[in-house]
Amino acid sequence: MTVHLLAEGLACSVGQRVILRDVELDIAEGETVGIVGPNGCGKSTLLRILAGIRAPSAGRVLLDGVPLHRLGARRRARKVALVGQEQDLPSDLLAGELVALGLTPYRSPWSGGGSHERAAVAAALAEVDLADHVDRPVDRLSGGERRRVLLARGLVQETPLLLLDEPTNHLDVRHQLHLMHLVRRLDRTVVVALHDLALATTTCDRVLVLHEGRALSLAPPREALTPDVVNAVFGVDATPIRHPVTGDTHLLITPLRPEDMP
Ligand SMILES: Nc1ncnc2c1ncn2[C@@H]1O[C@H](COP(=O)(O)OP(=O)(O)OP(=O)(O)O)[C@@H](O)[C@H]1O
Repeated sequence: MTVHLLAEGLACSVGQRVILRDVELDIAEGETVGIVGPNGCGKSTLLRILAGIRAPSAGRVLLDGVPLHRLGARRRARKVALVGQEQDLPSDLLAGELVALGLTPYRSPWSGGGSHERAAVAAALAEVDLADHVDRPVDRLSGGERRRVLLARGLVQETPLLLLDEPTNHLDVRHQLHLMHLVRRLDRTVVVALHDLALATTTCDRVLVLHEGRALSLAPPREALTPDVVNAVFGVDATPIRHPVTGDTHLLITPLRPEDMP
C-alpha cells in the first residue's frame, strides 16, 4: 500500500508574493522524506499542495502517474492523508470518535461504526501508544496526546501516501523517536515536515531543504544537511561531531558568533 509521488515544477503565489517556485520531487514507493527549512519557507504550503487541498499556481502532482487533481475528493482521500497542525479540535468528540473520522472515505452515507471500524480505531490508537484513550474527551488531552490522536486518524485512513506537518511538536523525546520509527516502519510513502534536524537526519531516507521558496536538494540526510547548508539556511553555526559509539556524524548547533553575523 504505497505509491510513487512525482511533483513537477510546483509553484505557489499569494498575490504578488511567491511562496514556492520550481519545486521538483521524485519520491519512490515506501520512502520517508523529510522537509526542513526555516519558519515561513513554505513547508505547510507544499504539503497542502501535495495533499490536493491547495492548487499550485504552476506544476502538477502525480501519484503513480495519475494527476492528483483528476481524482475526486473521495478517491483522493483514499490515496492521501494529511495530518496537519490543527490547533482547534472539535471539543465534543472522544478520541476514538476523532480517529474514526479517518474512516469517512470508506463509509457509505449514514453508516455507523461497526466492529470492524472499532477494531481499526483501537489498532491505530495502540500504534501511537494511546490504547487506553479511546473514550477520553479530546479537549482533555494534553498537547502531545492530541498530536498522537491526529496521527492515529491519519493512520486509520490507510492511504498509500501519508503527509505529516510537524507531527513531533509537543511530543517528549521518547514519543518523538517512537513516532518517527513508527512512520518509517509503515509500508507507505511518507513526506514529513520537521523542525528537528537531528530527527530528520536519523529517521528520514532523504531530506528536502526549502529555502526562500526553492527546494535546495532532495538527498540523503547527511548530504542534504551539510554544515554549510544548515549555516546558510538557518543562520546558525553547525559543527559536525562524531558520535563516540556509532561513529556517525551529528551536527552541534549553536548561535552564530557576533563576528560571523551578517
Ligand atoms: N493563504 C495565505 N495567504 C497569505 N499568505 C500565506 C497563505 N498561506 C501561507 N502564506 C504565507 O506563506 C509563507 C509560507 O507559509 P507556510 O505555512 O507554508 O510556512 P512553513 O514553512 O510551514 O512555516 P512554519 O515553519 O512556521 O510552520 C508564510 O510567509 C505564510 O505567511
